[in-house]
Amino acid sequence: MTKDQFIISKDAQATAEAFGDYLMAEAAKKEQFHVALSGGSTPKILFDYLAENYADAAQWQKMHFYWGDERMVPPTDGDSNYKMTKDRLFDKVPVPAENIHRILGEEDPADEAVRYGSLLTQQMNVVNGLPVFDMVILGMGGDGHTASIFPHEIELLQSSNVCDVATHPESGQIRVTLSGPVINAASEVVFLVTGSGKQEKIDEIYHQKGGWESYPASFIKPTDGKLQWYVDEAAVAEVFK
Ligand SMILES: O=C1O[C@H](COP(=O)(O)O)[C@@H](O)[C@H](O)[C@H]1O
Repeated sequence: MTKDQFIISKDAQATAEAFGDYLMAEAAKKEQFHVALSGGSTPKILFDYLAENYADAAQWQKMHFYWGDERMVPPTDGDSNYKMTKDRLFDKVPVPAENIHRILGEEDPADEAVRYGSLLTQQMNVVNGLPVFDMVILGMGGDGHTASIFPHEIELLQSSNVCDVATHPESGQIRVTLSGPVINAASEVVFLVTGSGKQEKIDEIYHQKGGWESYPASFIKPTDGKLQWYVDEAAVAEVFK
């Protein structure tokens, strides 16, 4: 990772705005744009920004939305990444319903991981057996997890599946996640990470020190694609000193 892969904004709001403008500009360049969304805190601000500032954008017609991970709960549950996106974005912008490809959180996790994996390979270009997203948006948890690849299941970074079943280490909540190889096959991966709570982990990952090798986020490096980290000043306060 190099410093020029970091786009640093003043705070979480400015980070979401900078990334939102970039996302919509990238989508405008393509005939179809397949993007995987994340859950977590920063995307909430992003979705509010897009709903307020891009409600009439032509890009919604050609954007196809997927998720990097989902909690295995019904789509009406407060924990559902899909529900958060629907409430904040899809209910407010003209995305065709057929362009929204959610992970069915109400289904059996193992069956759903297989079904979603095949859906992805039908929906987009496949290279070396892996679907190629135009962009995967990721968060990073305070423990260094990304999507739902947690430190205790770091082997999912090398999974031979497109999607896997994962378990949250504290709550035991079952998730379905993209596997590491699929994330790294994307044309572009963007981390959206804000707040001082993430500073220590970013510092360790960037300088390859401390526990960096146990953090799944350390190993997200697109094979043939671009990697960017959209962060705020608090998240990188000590990193480049
Ligand atoms: O559980 C999850 O957490 C991560 C990070 O979320 P954040 O609130 O710390 O930004 C997120 O990327 C993932 O999609 C979500 O399911």
